[in-house]
Amino acid sequence: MLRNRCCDAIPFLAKYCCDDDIWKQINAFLAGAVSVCILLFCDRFWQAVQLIPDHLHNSTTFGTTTATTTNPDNDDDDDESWIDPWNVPMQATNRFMASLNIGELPIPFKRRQHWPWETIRRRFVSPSLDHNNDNNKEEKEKNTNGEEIGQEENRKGSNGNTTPIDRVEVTVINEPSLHTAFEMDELSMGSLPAGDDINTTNRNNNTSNTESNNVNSSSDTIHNDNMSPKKKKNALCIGSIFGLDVGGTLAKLVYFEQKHPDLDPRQTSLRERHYAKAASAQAVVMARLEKEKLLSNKVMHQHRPTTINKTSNNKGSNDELSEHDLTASKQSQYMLRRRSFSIGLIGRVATKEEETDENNDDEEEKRLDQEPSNSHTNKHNKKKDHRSEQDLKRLYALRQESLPDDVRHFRHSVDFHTLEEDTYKEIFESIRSATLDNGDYNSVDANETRTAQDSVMGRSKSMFDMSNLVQQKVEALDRFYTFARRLGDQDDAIQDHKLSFYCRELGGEFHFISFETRRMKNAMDLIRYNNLHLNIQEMGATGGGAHKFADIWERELGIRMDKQDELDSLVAGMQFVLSTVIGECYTFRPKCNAPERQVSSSTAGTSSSTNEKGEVDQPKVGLSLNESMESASTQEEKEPTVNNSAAASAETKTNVDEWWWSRKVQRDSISYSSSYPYLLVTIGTGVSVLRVDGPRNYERISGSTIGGGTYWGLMRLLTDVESFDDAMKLAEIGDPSKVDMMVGDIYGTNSDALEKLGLPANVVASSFGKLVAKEEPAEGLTQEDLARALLLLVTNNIGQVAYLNAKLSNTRRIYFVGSFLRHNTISQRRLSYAIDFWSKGEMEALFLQHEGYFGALGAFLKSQKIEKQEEGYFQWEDGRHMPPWRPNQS
Ligand SMILES: Nc1ncnc2c1ncn2[C@@H]1O[C@H](COP(=O)(O)OP(=O)(O)O)[C@@H](O)[C@H]1O
Ligand SMILES: CC(C)(COP(=O)(O)O)[C@@H](O)C(=O)NCCC(=O)O
Repeated sequence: MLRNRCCDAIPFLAKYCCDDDIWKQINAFLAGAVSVCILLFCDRFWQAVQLIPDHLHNSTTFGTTTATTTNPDNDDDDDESWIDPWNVPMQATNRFMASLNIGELPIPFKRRQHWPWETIRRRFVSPSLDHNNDNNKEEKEKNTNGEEIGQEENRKGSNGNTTPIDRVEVTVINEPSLHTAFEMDELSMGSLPAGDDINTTNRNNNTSNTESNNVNSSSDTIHNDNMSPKKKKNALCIGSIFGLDVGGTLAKLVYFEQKHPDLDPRQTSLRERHYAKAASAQAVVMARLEKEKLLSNKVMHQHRPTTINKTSNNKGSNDELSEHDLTASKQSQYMLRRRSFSIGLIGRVATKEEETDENNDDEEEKRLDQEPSNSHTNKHNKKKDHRSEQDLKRLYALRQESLPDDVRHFRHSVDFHTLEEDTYKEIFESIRSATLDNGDYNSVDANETRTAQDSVMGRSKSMFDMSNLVQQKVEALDRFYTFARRLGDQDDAIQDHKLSFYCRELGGEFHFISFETRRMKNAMDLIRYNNLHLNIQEMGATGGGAHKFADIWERELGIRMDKQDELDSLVAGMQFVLSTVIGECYTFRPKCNAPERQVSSSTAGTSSSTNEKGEVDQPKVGLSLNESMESASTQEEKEPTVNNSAAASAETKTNVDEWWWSRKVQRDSISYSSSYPYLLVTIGTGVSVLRVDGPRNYERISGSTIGGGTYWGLMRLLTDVESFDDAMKLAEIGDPSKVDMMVGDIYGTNSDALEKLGLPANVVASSFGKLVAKEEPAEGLTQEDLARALLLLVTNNIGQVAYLNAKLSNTRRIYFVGSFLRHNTISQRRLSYAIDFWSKGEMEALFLQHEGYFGALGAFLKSQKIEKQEEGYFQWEDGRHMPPWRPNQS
């Protein structure tokens, strides 16, 4: 039946198709439909463009960014834009994010979709599969890499061809109408921007120093009326709080936040609170001493004639005070008032012991109550004294818990002796209101030594130049701090909260953030999106990226990179931290029940020894791998309940390896001359080896191309992990013996030849070598196994390079730093073990908590000209603000 109907329809269709009119109608209909589609598409597109946040279309609050989507070459029109019109969905996200708050990265990154090694193999087997979406995406990702920044970006057209889009660019211009009153003043007067004190001083002094010349010229440029308004820059600068280190893999940002935990009870850190309490205790001690002194004076003066009769004759002799008494009394009252102020300021926290004490106190008070006494006042005074005694004891005890960052500064820092109470209050108030310049420091006796607080304030002022622009700067800083706090929540940037530390000498806290260098474009977008660039003219920067990205940062953000040498910064940053942060340095040692190191006569990296039974023991080398040990290690980590006897029995069977070397111990600092020379091995993308002979005396003696970049690059290729931390988690549970070829795999386990070779069967002969002989290399392997084997491959190689260089340079200490070691205890333990083993206990591998941030910190210090002058002491290069601290200074 269907067939009959079709047969009927054909002549019908044939008849109409031949009819010209109808054919024309069909054509017209189709043309209409296509036009409607195009219109619809345009409408959608326009709607999407409307989603771009208003402030990106128009000038922003500070009147410096304009952003719409037109021809960048049109100079008359300030509609230049950094917004990619083809990325409209991203703008929609931006709008949403902007409404949320500042600090969001504009582009969420998608997960890669390939299965590990199979992708590579599939590619090899079937090239056609290569053109899948994932690969396109990866290509696209590559385009967001630093190399492509500022270059023409590619986008996919509807036909799938890659077509270039117009280059988009942002420029920073001044729009007077939108300037704050202050900025207008500054600009109209043609005065210099209020940057750092240092810059100002340099300008004033007109020094011949190249850096200051740069500053001069750049400042002049900024205010040259003849220059293009696009080059003009906002006068406010908070760049002096940053240090940036842009390496091959990671960009590290350090920023400094001024804080006064001694004085501000609202500070959150426990340690800071303790410290503040201890300061209070100091005040109490002093009050007590003064009081006692006064009392003894009084007693003395009761027995000698007074020179001034303070009161009329009807007053008792006790009330007759000498001039000296009056001064002492005044001082004592002042001390007591100060004491109550400091106690009030700090508040009291009752601990368990205190509670017990309090019970005792109650008893004591009851006893006092019961004590027969003639005068009620007397009793009351005794009670008061007793309480005060207790207060003193409690507060003073806190001193033990409240070690400052640098113990040597403790005494000095808590000494309020030279500050008048009013001054002290003013300081406190001034900190509270974040207006640091209203304290009347001049009221402090000019002849008296300035206290630590005083010095800190002076120094801080010089860093932030709070004397002018206070409000604007505080606002700009606040905006940045809010941004930075939110940044830590992002996937793409990591704020290492745990690494923040307080530096008493500089009066503030350092914070640390890192993000991947390949996300640089996003980081820049983020900075611009949050308008942070408006208040940053210049920042200290180091690493290869400080050179590579300098132009684009200046062009697109208007931020100049004050370039600092990479290795100088590294060493400066490291030495600063070592002399500032207690507990920075650590190493790994064998567990307490681990076997003794067994010294072998064989060459480094290959050794064996015999156990009590005369059998060849487990390998004793950093390169060794032992299945039972490794599995025990895994077990131990997975099952922390493993009992000691099991571990002890494992001890006799397993080798000494990083599993045993799992006891983390704190090591001392190197800020003493006796610790030079030392070897500094920085494991970044690549590896640099430095011999450090003194504070500013070092030489790069070697390096290796097998570094953190090798590990992370290969991990991205071989596994699905998206983050370095995930890579570490995989490695923790992997079994490398499935991947590495052991000596026994080549010789067989019982060969006589092994003895002559001096190698036990279970030493690694070749990293990843086991895959050579397998029919299907990937069979039976997990990503975890690959992760672990790869990690050990890279670590062992670095360990050997380090050891050999330490031997050549005759250095005993080897400091391993760099972000490769971040959360990477496997490598740290392996290095600790291997260095100890190869050097027969002569050398020690050392690690530092802030491993990856020394370059950035050094860049900050160097750009701010904070130099190490004496051991453990830093000050501005020109020594203007802080008098050197002397151990015997009271
Ligand atoms: N979040 C991370 N993302 C990428 N790599 C990381 C991360 N954390 C640590 N690493 C490791 O740190 C290495 C980079 O170390 P880093 O000291 O920052 O060197 P660079 O200055 O060359 O970037 C990476 O190659 C990788 O091995
Ligand atoms: C070139 C580098 C100094 C750059 O530092 P990084 O970004 O890796 O921290 C470093 O990668 C390196 O020292 N590479 C090893 C080069 C060599 O000695 O062969």
